[in-house]
Amino acid sequence: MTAAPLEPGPVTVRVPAKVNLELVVGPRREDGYHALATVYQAVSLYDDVTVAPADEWGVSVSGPLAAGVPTDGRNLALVAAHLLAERHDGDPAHVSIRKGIPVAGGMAGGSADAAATVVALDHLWALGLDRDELESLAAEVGSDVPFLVGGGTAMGSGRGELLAPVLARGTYHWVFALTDEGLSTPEVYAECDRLREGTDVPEPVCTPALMAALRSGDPHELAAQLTNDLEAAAVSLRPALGETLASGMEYGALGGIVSGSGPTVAFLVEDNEAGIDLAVALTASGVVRDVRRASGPVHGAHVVHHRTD
Ligand SMILES: C[C@@](CO)(OP(=O)(O)O)[C@H](O)COP(=O)(O)OP(=O)(O)OC[C@H]1O[C@@H](n2ccc(N)nc2=O)[C@H](O)[C@@H]1O
Ligand SMILES: Nc1ncnc2c1ncn2[C@@H]1O[C@H](COP(=O)(O)OP(=O)(O)O)[C@@H](O)[C@H]1O
Repeated sequence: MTAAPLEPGPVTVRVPAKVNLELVVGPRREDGYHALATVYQAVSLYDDVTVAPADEWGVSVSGPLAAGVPTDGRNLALVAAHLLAERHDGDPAHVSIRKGIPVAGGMAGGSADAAATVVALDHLWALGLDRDELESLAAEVGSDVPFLVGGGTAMGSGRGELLAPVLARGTYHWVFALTDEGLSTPEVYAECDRLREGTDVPEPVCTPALMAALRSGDPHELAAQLTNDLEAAAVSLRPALGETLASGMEYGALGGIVSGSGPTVAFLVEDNEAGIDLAVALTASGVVRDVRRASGPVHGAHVVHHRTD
């Protein structure tokens, strides 16, 4: 008797969140996007994305941070899956997302799920795509998506999708202050334009001092270089963020910035212990509803489980 051919089993990919250590927003381009110079760091808050063969396409979302995530074709995981299936003639799959990354928080959670789905389906369908192919497909889904494929610390240019490696030493410890209600990325960019109306916006470049700080591995040096051109816009739309930033610094953070388009606020701390102290102080103060501790850099989307029986 010959054994039946093995059915490909579910594949689970773990994918991190990101914080922008520097986000320089240049002029608005003709296509509506802004030219960026940014340094991304992947941090240890994760979504787990599982793809499994199914009769029809679908997506489900679970976990403590699942509220507000679309479970239809607007979910970026499905957008990415359909794109890959179209290009490579892939069969339908169900995508299950367990969310540990804040939603609409400026930490690229949706982009992370898209990156994870591309990596998972590449594995499930045994396509063997290389890193460049994965990243260029990812860029079609969103500007942040290619970075989440590889993770680590990297520079982003163009609209954020063109990546170059950055030499970063050491591990950095972060405390993230979460907010109940997210901010919309296009609205924050529009507010940034409004605040800068009438000013001459130069082409964006990353600061050499930030690169030097990352090479030093010293969190004090990095803290002094954290900048985000979207911060003023996020605070303008959500003034309470100003209070959160001030509280974190008062309770001992080395540096604090709004993460990407916000409203999550990222605090850099000296070490793991300082992170615990700051998380406790922020929670006890009542200024912040919820906090998460994390470290970075960490790897991008990677397979953690593949059942083949
Ligand atoms: C702000 C950043 C910083 O890393 O991250 P988040 O805070 O969203 O995580 C990114 O630029 C977000 O990237 P991503 O979320 O992938 O955005 P996309 O889907 O490509 O674009 C969504 C919308 O954001 C605006 N957008 C995005 C990127 C860019 N360089 N210029 C823009 O003006 C445009 O209005 C665009 O229609
Ligand atoms: N898989 C997903 N996870 C989270 N949000 C998603 C996802 N797919 C689509 N979205 C939509 O994208 C919006 C932005 O979400 P997210 O990527 O988490 O935030 P940000 O762009 O601020 O980093 C959400 O409000 C939600 O409507």
